Amino acid sequence: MDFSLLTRHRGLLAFVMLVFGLAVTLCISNGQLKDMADVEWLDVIGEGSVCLLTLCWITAVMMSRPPGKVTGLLVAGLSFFNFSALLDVFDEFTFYSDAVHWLSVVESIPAAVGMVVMSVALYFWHQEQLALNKQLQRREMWYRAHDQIDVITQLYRADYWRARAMELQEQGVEAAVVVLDINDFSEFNLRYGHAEGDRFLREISQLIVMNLRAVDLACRYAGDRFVILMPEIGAGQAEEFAKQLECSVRNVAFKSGGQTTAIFHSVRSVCGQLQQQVTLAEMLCGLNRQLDESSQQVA
Ligand SMILES: Nc1nc2c(ncn2[C@@H]2O[C@H](COP(=O)(O)OP(=O)(O)OP(=O)(O)O)[C@@H](O)[C@H]2O)c(=O)[nH]1
Repeated sequence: MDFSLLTRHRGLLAFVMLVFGLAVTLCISNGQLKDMADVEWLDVIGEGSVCLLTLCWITAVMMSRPPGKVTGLLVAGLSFFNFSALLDVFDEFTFYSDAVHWLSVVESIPAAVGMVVMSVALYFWHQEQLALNKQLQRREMWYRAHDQIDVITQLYRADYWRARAMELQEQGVEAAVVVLDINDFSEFNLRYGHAEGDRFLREISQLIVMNLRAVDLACRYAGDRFVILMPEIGAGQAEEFAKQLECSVRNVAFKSGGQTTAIFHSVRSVCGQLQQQVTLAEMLCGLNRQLDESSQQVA
């Protein structure tokens, strides 16, 4: 877990602590300690867990989301909820004199306000998700599994791609497969360094995604090799697409470090078609072999 992400939310952290401090101060300054024999420990455990879990949720939200409207509302709502939860826990250890009895009467109101704020947050979260879905459409293809994303390219890994391709194959959907390999990438790494190689892989991945239709799916197959699944298109169209993609990559003027000199690089590709009679593994093996054989012919 990366707790350093919390530092992006200094304002929200201060707000959470303020609400927490306010609840504790109100209880301590107005309550009188109960006799320990009167404490209902089962209630303490139940209400204490709610309080602790709410704090865990607040931490999880701040660690997983960038600052913004949705994050702010979620944290604010949870903080209000936590305010009530804290009063509830303190209630088990203290009682209030008649003068401050209002405290136990109003203790659930912040929780209700918190739920309303969180409902508003969920509405905006939904809107945000719709926008993100549009952005991710060409990477996810109706299914999400964040643990299968390649860290360097931010594309899905081969296993994810295989599972989606097998689904199409089982459904008998016509689909083209394009495999793409960067030419002389080991040389690129040697010349500009591994970190620049990683950056180049990332840029190429973005370019591939940019060239796809919304229904296509690109994945990092291995090393400098990518595989693309294109439902409902024939071999001719896939070859046309592959040529366009090769052309796009050839025209990318990559800049290494602070240099202004452009580095132009190339890729090569082969295309195939999903077939019921040929297994996916056999087809990929054939396409990879073709790519390896074509390696010598590339200048
Ligand atoms: N920077 C970087 N390099 C990688 C990564 N994965 C694999 N590589 C490198 O990619 C290179 C692939 O080498 P080869 O399979 O010989 O491919 P190539 O040099 O492009 O040769 P051809 O495909 O025949 O043109 C190797 O040097 C690997 O070290 C990665 O994640 N980051």
